[in-house]
Amino acid sequence: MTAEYIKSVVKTVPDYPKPGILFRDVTSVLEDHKAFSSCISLLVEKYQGMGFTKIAGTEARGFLFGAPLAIEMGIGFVPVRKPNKLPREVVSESYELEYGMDTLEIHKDAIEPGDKVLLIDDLLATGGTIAASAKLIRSLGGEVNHAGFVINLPDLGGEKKLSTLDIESYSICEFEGE
Ligand SMILES: O=P(O)(O)OC[C@H]1O[C@H](OP(=O)(O)OP(=O)(O)O)[C@H](O)[C@@H]1O
Ligand SMILES: Nc1ncnc2[nH]cnc12
Repeated sequence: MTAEYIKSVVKTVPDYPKPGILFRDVTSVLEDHKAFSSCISLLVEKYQGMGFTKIAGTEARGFLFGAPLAIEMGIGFVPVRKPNKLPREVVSESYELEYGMDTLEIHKDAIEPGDKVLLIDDLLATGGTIAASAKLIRSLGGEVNHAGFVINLPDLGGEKKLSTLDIESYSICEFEGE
């Protein structure tokens, strides 16, 4: 019921940001306290007790779910940001999106070798964002084997791409064949 309710709250915007894209707008979930807090509770239920030492969330929408989850789970939050936003020394990785190319960066000293990092984002599409984030964290010696999302778009193949990288995905809801 909760996951169904969360899915019912997501608004769909056709042809944004480009013609042909069906944009699943998670801001409608943030606007609804019951839906937003249920997302965090479901993610806590899924991931509590698995030994994670940090949560990493990807700019921008990954911050909105990753940061409150980190507080609930009692661990630190590491932002993975778009280029030239982080002030300390960074590592960078470019990647492809459903609707373009982008680059992500993480502070070099934000991950310690042996950190067990949970990746969080609002939505899984092609998996490019999470694959790039995982590559950055792994290059710093962190372990990444799990990624959690509010929404999965299975037609775009993200879950399969991530499983080839040894990353298990969990999503609260899916939009398939729509
Ligand atoms: O699985 P993928 O194909 O990589 O796509 C998913 C990513 O795309 C969206 O972010 P976007 O890059 O649009 O940035 P934003 O959160 O700053 O709007 C979304 O929030 C995910 O991070
Ligand atoms: N269809 C989509 N809706 C919302 N965010 C996205 N990120 C990548 N594809 C998306």
